[in-house]
Amino acid sequence: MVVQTLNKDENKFLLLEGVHPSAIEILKASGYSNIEYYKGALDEQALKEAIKDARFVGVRSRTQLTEEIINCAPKLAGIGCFCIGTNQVNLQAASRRGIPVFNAPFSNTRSVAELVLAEMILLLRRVPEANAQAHLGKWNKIAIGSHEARGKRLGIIGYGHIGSQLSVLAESLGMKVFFYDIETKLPLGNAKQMPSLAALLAESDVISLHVPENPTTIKMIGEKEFNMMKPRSILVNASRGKVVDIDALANALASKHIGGAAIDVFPSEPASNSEPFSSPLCQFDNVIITPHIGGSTIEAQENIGIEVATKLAKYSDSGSTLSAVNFPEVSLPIPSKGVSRFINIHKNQPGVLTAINTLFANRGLNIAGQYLQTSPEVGYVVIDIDSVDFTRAEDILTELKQVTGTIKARLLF
Ligand SMILES: NC(=O)c1ccc[n+]([C@@H]2O[C@H](COP(=O)([O-])OP(=O)(O)OC[C@H]3O[C@@H](n4cnc5c(N)ncnc54)[C@H](O)[C@@H]3O)[C@@H](O)[C@H]2O)c1
Ligand SMILES: O=C(O)[C@H](O)COP(=O)(O)O
Repeated sequence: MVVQTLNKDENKFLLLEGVHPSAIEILKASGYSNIEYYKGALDEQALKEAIKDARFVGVRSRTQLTEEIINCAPKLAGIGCFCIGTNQVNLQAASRRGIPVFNAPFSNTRSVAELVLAEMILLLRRVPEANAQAHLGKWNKIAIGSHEARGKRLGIIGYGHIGSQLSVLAESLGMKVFFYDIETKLPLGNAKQMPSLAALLAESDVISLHVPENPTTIKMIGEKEFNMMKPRSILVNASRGKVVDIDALANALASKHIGGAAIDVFPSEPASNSEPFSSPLCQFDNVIITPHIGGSTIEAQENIGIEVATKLAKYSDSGSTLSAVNFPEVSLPIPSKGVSRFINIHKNQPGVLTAINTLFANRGLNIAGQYLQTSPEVGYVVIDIDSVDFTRAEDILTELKQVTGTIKARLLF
């Protein structure tokens, strides 16, 4: 249903990094046609220029939405990460500016789990080396160092949406699954939660990382951790590049302590497909290197486009912040008719709600519905009043913006 909010054409959607066209379809079906679309990421200067009049921006994992960039966008009302990770966005800076950030927490998880499973089997069979040699005309038919997955011990670090799916898939191959997570998690199948990272590293033949990037995970696998792993063990990282110390991995591969690796993510990744890529890992035939394509399948990208565009359109239309990662969550229906809806985003400090309610009371306006949620720093309130004409609503909005503590206020319909 196309919602009749005000001035939809004023809402510019800036979509970067080739987000799936399903996102454009959803936005257009919701009545938003002011869409600026780029197949790649923009460099800093171009991004600052493009974002300055954007109401919404959609990115994937490459575009860094730093505080400086966010502050170049005075009209910015919402950010969509068309992926799982949100570490590329300064979430605190966005909250301070009253900007909710949405992502797609599930849509590409199966794609990552499948890729990781395939890579583990290929590495256990030493296929990357045999493949590299065959491409050079060398026929090396041997069984040395080649193993079945059945019966091997898989250690999963981070037992969330991806880690737990991998656990089920690996058990179906006959692998024994162990996992380490900072939270206590329900083990699926016969998987076993380990009490520490060290215990997991010492137990596993194959280790796969599925943690987010945060201060506790940066360089969580370095020289010390490689030394705790079994000789000839295999490491897979399709989480975030900064989680593994790449130089330490290169040393562990050079000394043959680590038997192989599959790495999809790097501490520093090219900003576009036209930029060159280099890594100390390129010298090893027993390393599968992929260009951050864990979630890059047609199925995942199409679903992500639909999911995140729907969240942005819903926020713009109704004020719903359900599943925002940095913001108080408010989910509310669009009333059939007869109301005008305002939103007010404010610093979470005493007196703001009283001031807002006084504003409406002083004008003799009946509040038909009010929805408030707060986080430690931000308060978010959606106010429905008995319908008023546009000029009056604009006057109210002007006053609402002047309430002490207000970060942002909008009239939705
Ligand atoms: N390569 C790709 O294309 C690709 C695609 C999707 C996701 N990812 C990355 O994979 C990550 C994991 O995705 P997910 O959907 O499984 O996330 P998730 O949030 O469902 O799971 C992450 C798990 O890691 C755990 N964790 C957090 N810090 C930890 C720590 N220090 N030690 C141990 N466990 C810790 C959490 O408790 C949680 O269970 C994402 O954050 C994203 O960065 C990469
Ligand atoms: O966080 C994610 O979902 C993955 O890293 C995928 O990112 P991408 O959309 O840039 O491929």
